[in-house]
Amino acid sequence: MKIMQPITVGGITLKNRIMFPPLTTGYEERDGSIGEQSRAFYTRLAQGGVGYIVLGDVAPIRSFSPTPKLFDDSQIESFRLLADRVHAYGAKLGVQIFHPEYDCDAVNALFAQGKMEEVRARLHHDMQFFTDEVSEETLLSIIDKICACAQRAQKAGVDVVQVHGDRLVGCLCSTRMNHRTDKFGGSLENRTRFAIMLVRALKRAVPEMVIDYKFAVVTPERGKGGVDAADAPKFARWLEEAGVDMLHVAQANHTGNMADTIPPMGVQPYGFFADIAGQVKEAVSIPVSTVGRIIDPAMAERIVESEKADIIGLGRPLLCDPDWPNKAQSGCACDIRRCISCNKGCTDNIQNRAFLACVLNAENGYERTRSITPAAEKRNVAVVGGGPSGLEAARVAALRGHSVTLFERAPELGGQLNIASVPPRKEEMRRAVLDLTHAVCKAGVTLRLGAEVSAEDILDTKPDAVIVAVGASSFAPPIPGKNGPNVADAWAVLAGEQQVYGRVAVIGGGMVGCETAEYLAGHGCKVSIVEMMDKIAAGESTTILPTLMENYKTLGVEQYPGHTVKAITMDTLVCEDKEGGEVLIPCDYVVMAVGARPAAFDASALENAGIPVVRVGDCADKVADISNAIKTAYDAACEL
Ligand SMILES: Cc1cc2nc3c(=O)[nH]c(=O)nc-3n(C[C@H](O)[C@H](O)[C@H](O)COP(=O)(O)O)c2cc1C
Ligand code: SF4
Repeated sequence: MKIMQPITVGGITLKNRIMFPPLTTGYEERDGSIGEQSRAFYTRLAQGGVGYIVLGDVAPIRSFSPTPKLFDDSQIESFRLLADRVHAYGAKLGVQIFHPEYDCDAVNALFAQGKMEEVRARLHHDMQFFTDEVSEETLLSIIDKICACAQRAQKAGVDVVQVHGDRLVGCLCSTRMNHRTDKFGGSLENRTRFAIMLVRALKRAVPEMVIDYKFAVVTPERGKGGVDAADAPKFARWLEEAGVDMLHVAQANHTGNMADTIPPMGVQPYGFFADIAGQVKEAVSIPVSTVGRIIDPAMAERIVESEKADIIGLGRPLLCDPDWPNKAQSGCACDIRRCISCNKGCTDNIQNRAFLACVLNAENGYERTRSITPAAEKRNVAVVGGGPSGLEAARVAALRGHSVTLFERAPELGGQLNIASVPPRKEEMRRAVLDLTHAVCKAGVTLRLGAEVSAEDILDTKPDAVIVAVGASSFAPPIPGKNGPNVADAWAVLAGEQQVYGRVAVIGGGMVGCETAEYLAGHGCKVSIVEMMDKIAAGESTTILPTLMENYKTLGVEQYPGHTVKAITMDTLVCEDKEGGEVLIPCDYVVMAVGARPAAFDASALENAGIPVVRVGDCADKVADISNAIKTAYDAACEL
């Protein structure tokens, strides 16, 4: 495959064309240095065969951002340890150096004086105006700091310095963010002046290092912090002339909507930036990488084959499966656990100040403590339930060498994932079902589908241990009228077991309710959604929420947050608003989406026989999410 062939960039050779693009991970230490969690993560990536790894958002200054920092010589050693680790697997290491859009020195001075109100005000002001207000003197000092940071990276043995062409550099390049009238504003030449000055300065400061440039492009539809698509080829040529060795072509951000750069499933097509990368590539002779929703090796290969890019960036796909490159190399692409672009365990975690932990890969973020090792004693293991939790438990137990039988009462595997893949934009969830199913088959799990089993039935199979993963079932609170023929259940509606029409009131503004409302509205129903709490879709990813709300608007979904349902009649949902006023919502059907409870499985026959039984996923303590389903299953199987 072409993607597995080496490529020379500047003075170095990448062993293949797979790149881990810059991603803020949340793994670094509080002072920004690289600790064990970071090292374990990047080492695992390198073990998986990636050719080039970029450390995202490395700050050359003491900043407020929770990102890696390399502003002091004392931090060099931690980066050196990392470089040594990834080099041991033949991968090259880059640091993406960025400067935030605020005056770090001014903010730090206020912070040191304990003036927190002023710190907040300054940050708020600068995010809007720093690009326009930053003085030339400060810009020159920022170049010096970035160059000093690059020199520290070089001392640490880092191979590549990537200029972050979004953030401050991109804002200066941008027609949308830069309103200056001096030599850094106005024409394309003026707006890109700082970027070119920075590249030239880096070339002088670290002449032996390879210079990569995150080439952030603003499209008519999306992004702010970068160069306009129409100017991209010209600017790319200027960067090449200034000494840049490679370009990392990506969607510009800076709109406050992370979905621009990190689109969730169904919001942007696969490989959505490949064509723009191709246009840039035509303008230059240096290697070009691209990134964004490139899921599997066939797609990556197609992009390289068609000369739209030389190198393929895989961000979320490598979180989901760090062995992606090795599997592609060994002709086992079908074994790759493919990212579903849900953004839950990565982007949402970073937004919530947590660290990256892919919902489908229990080891991601926990590389030091989680790994699948052979079991000391091979045992017969029964797994009850073929949803994500049961599948993961069966997969891990079988990979450890146990003899595993999985029982599922439905004729197909996947459990709730099959329902979750029905609402608009969610069909990509099917990949998780397909990949888990493939994984258990490949691991040699015996499947017993299509028959409900009791503890006694399982006892007859003489198991040494049983993992119960029977999931959850939806429930309806005691609302008068809930048993009427006009009341349906959201899960049953999404599963196609119940049909509704006309005016539909959905009770419950959590994720299931919101998605069911969107699904029904898309199928021609006139939908209202009622939620007791103040916010509809409170748990939804900020990368998905704007699309959901836009669709509600287009489809005319009416929202009733802060409304408590009092009764259901044959043609009305009776609610009470916050002030105690009665609100009547006319409807032909009511769909319940108020929550789920752990499903029951009576394991007493097994327990009485002294067989260890462990419950995982939704049926354990409380109903949670897919991340919990996968992680609890993985851990239980590792403890057998
Ligand atoms: C959690 C997360 C953090 C990110 N942090 C950065 C960053 O620090 N710098 C950057 O330039 N891009 C960042 N990105 C964008 C990625 O580099 C990449 O462009 C994006 O994830 C799309 O690629 P993918 O579909 O392969 O994940 C981040 C993406 C994710 C998911
Ligand atoms: S959490 Fe979702 S989007 Fe993020 S890497 Fe995992 S599967 Fe992909």
